[in-house]
Parts: sequence; C-alpha cells; structure tokens
Amino acid sequence: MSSQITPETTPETTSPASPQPGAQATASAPPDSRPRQDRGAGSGHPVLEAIRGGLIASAQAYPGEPMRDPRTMDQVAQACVRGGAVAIRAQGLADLELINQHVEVPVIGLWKDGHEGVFITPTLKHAVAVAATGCQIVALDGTRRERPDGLSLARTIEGLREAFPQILVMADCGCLEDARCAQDAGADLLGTTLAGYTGQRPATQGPDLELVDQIAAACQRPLIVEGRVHTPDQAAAAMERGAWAVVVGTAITHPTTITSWFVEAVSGAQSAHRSAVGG
Ligand SMILES: CC(=O)N[C@H](C=O)[C@@H](O)[C@H](O)[C@H](O)COP(=O)(O)O
Repeated sequence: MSSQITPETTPETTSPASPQPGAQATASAPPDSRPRQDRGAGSGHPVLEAIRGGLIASAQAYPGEPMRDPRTMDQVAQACVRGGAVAIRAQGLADLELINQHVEVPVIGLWKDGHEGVFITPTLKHAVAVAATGCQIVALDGTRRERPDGLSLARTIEGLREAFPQILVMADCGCLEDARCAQDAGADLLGTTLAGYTGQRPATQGPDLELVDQIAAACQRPLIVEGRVHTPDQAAAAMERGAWAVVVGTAITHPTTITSWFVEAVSGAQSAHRSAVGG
C-alpha cells in the first residue's frame, strides 16, 4: 500500500488568544528504568490518561479535495468517535472550531501553513490560534529545523503556555534527535509524525517501528506513533513497542487513498488471472 500525503496551505485567520481555565499541564514522569509502557503512569493528567492506550483518528482533507469542508471533517470526526477513537487530530481553525463543539474526546489541533520545511503549526502565532479553538493538545513541528518566526521550539512552547497555561504540546518529530530535543524543550508528547518526511529517516512502508523503538528507549514522554499506520496489525505493533497511543489518518479518513489501494489490488489480481488463463 502506498500513502498519499498532500501537504497544504491553509489560509485562515488567527483567533485572539484567551487563557483557558485549569491547571498547568504535568505531563510526564521523570526518567526511570521501568518498562516504557509504565512511564507516565500516575502523571494523573486527565487528557493523557484519556488517550492512553487508544486509537486517535486524524481527520484531514487536502486543498482541492471533495471532502475539504469543515462540516465534512466534523462529521468524519464524530463518526470516528463512535467507532472508539479516544481523540481526534485535525487541522485548520475552521475545522477545529466545529470539531471542538461536537466531540467529547480530546482534540489534537494543528494548523498546516505551506507545504515545505516547517509547516505544521509553524509559529507561535499559529500555535496560539489553534489553542484558542479549544483544543486540549496543540501539535506543532517538533524538528530541529529553523522556524519561520525565528523562535526556538522551547520559546514557542513557553509562549504558548503563557497564553494557555493548561495546554499540552505534541511535538511532531522526524527522528530520535528531534524527539530528545523536543523533550528538553518542554513538549508533553512526542510524535513520530514527520518520520520519513524530513530527510532524517527513510519513508518506511508502514510506521517507522525502528524509530519507535529508539524513542521509546531514550525518551520519557508519552510517545504517539503516527505516520503510515495503515492496518490494525501495524497499530497493534506500535502499541506493543511502547506507544502511548497511535494516530491513524489516511487509512481511516481518506477515502480517495483507500479506494486507490483497492483499485490497485483489484487491477493487479485481474491481470494475474488473465495471465493464468491465457486471456
Ligand atoms: C507528514 C504530514 O504532513 N502528516 C500530517 C500530520 O498531521 C497528516 O497529513 C497525516 O495524515 C497524519 O500525520 C496521519 O498520518 P497517516 O495519514 O499516514 O496515517
């Protein structure tokens, strides 16, 4: 199976930041020698506990696609929650505002702006705008690349928490060193989202389980495995290797790509049959 990732530009206006009530995030347990699955246990953060061990559905449509409509993504998100998703990951302020009104589970919000370099919630301004839609978790580029506003990841996280003291931050990483640095910068969750998209790691068929092993062994923040998880077996493998939760996007919420997988299989099988019968 091949994945179809279409980076995008989302020309949306930012919303004013307004601090949310609640306690400061206390995301993780200190480093220790317990098995990875036990780390973070007892952190007591309700959002982290709510997503622990679960499947997170990522509902995103790309520019120009038929489903690129906040109402559609909202409906897809609600359908995923009915299926048992413990959280929704979604992008764009309009989508997030709707989804946050209609789902009871935590929402991981991001804002894709551009399609090259740092484009997942690339600046502090983007991060504050995403948080202002009501998301519990803001996902942002967690690589070591320079950010468009020149701020470090640590300063970005700090600035976001000044506006939203209770917000959790998911760092979308591309390799182990990204994850280590993101942890040091104060990220609450580490994601493998950008593995295979930054030149640091190969684009594996399926999730980058080698990277999962590396981060699980070296880092102490909850690890979210994301990127090219296309089958339930792959999602289970990620959990068995120490993931806190698994994000699935394309294989659940992108019918164009899913259809293409089946089309390819059917067409290949038809060719094989024809060859076998000499047709
Ligand atoms: C690299 C990038 O831009 N990833 C984006 C991050 O939000 C989305 O386009 C992906 O769909 C998401 O990561 C889930 O991954 P997959 O669709 O492979 O299950």
